[in-house]
Amino acid sequence: MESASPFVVTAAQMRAAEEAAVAAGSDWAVLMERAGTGVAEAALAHFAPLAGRTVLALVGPGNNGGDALVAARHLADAGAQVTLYCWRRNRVDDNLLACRARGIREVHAADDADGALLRAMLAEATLVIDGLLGTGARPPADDLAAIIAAANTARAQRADLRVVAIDLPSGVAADDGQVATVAIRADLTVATGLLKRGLLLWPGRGYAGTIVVAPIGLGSLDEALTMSELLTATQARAFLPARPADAHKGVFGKVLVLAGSINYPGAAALACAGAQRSGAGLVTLATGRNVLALAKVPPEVTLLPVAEGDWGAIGPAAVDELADDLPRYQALLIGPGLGQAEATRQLVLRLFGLDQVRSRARVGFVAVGDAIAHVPQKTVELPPTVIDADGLNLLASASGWFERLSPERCVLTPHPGEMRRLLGVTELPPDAVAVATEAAQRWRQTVVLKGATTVIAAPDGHTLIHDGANPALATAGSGDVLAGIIAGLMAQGCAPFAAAALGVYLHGAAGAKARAAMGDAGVVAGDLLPLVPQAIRELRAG
Ligand SMILES: NC(=O)C1=CN([C@@H]2O[C@H](COP(=O)(O)OP(=O)(O)OC[C@H]3O[C@@H](n4cnc5c(N)ncnc54)[C@H](O)[C@@H]3O)[C@@H](O)[C@H]2O)[C@@H](O)CC1
Ligand SMILES: [K+]
Repeated sequence: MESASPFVVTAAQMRAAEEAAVAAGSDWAVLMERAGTGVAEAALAHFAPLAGRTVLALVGPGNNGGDALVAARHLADAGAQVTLYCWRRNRVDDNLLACRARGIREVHAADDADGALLRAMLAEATLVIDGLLGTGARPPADDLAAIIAAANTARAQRADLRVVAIDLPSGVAADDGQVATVAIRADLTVATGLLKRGLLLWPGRGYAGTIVVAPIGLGSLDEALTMSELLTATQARAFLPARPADAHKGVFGKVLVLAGSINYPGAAALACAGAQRSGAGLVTLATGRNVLALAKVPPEVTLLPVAEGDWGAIGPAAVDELADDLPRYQALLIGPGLGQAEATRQLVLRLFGLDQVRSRARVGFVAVGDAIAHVPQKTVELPPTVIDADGLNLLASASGWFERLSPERCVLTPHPGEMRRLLGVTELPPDAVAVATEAAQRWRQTVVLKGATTVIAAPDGHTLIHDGANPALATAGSGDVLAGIIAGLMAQGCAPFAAAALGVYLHGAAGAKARAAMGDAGVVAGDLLPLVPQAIRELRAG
């Protein structure tokens, strides 16, 4: 989805944007006129011809209903047979008068107690305009819930009935995308002015259908309103590292992948291949000697066998073996397939200097939850680092882990389960944007909170939201490929946030290609690898 404005706001931020526009000379009525006009234009663009067709506008009590009245008037002017179905819309304003002046039929839900009229009108409609609730919505109940359910039933029964939601599908919470009771199922959602966060978060995203933004003339926005954006091709393109024709492989950086265990040799191989396919000059895998024999790494990957602690699990002595080599790499990836053996936990803690720390909340001499506070090891200088999968799970076992990471050097790529462990909570709040933003600011690292919608959050509070739900990507190893791509981009000189955002975009683009070629089911992570260079080429070409 490319949109007029990529900014994504909460309901409160939207109100602030509107108030700022009004303070700068705009008029509420003009904003609403533009919003309703944009809805009508989008409906015509997507579902033409509407002349002579029957359009049913569901009109609620607030400004969302006001937008619907404006859209209804424009669609009537375009030749559609429009009917208004008003729910608790008792005031008569200019927009309603303008509809009446055109002879647009007006039915009030109060006169349709059993909903029979509504069902009859839905049975005849070609298009439903949902202007019941917008950013001011509380969870619909009773007669309002029944109206929404009737519209959903009609849409489910008739493939030729299309539903256009204004701003948000009614019933979807504007800030976190939750659907507490029922919500309109839309084919198209026309966000007025700016995208609302709940449109992009699940389950709300699943109700919205195609999303477009109708510009309403908000003018220049305050910085607080521009901190959260949709990740678009335009933005991803700006993060692409240069690819000079006269470059040698050293220019594109070396990645060290510290990954794999006896049960997960493939994760290490996929991560290495992801880094290669993102354009890194050289990829090296450091893993246990017994794991190396099993990991089917691409032939171009160089190998560094390191000490195992338990059999098939990398142990803490590997840190000493790697310490002298680490400065030669431009990026480190730790985590894919590491497993959670105690020896590997000690490896992770030693790598990040956490085995030298005692918890501030300790009792006695040894911190609960921390590793053994043993003899100090020499401090290891780490290159910019991606921490993924079990690297995150093991890190989470040490309290205050984030205080030992060099600020703004790392990308952490948790899925929700890993995020819960890192935060030490049993449940995450539904607003993934808030969760990722607060974590990135607190930890002072870039965070990629993965999901059907992935959030990339920077330590300075900026977030990019990737609208990339794709069931083909829900497959083992997909995250290993992503972590490899991000590390490969960091080795090529991308800053952590840029590498994370570009990596998520390219991974999503490769996934979209795999889905287009093979379908929703049966794509395996390895299928993504050859598609990553194609995604880079297409992004670069624009
Ligand atoms: N203010 C403006 O000029 C603009 C507003 N816009 C539109 O205005 C919308 C926001 O307007 P509002 O703040 O009026 O909010 P809504 O249009 O979402 O409606 C809020 C009204 O519905 C009632 N309500 C909400 N949930 C209910 C429930 N479950 N049961 C019963 N009553 C319920 C509230 O009490 C309130 O009266 C946006 O989503 C957008 O569509 C846009 O047109 C841009 C310009
Ligand atoms: K709506």
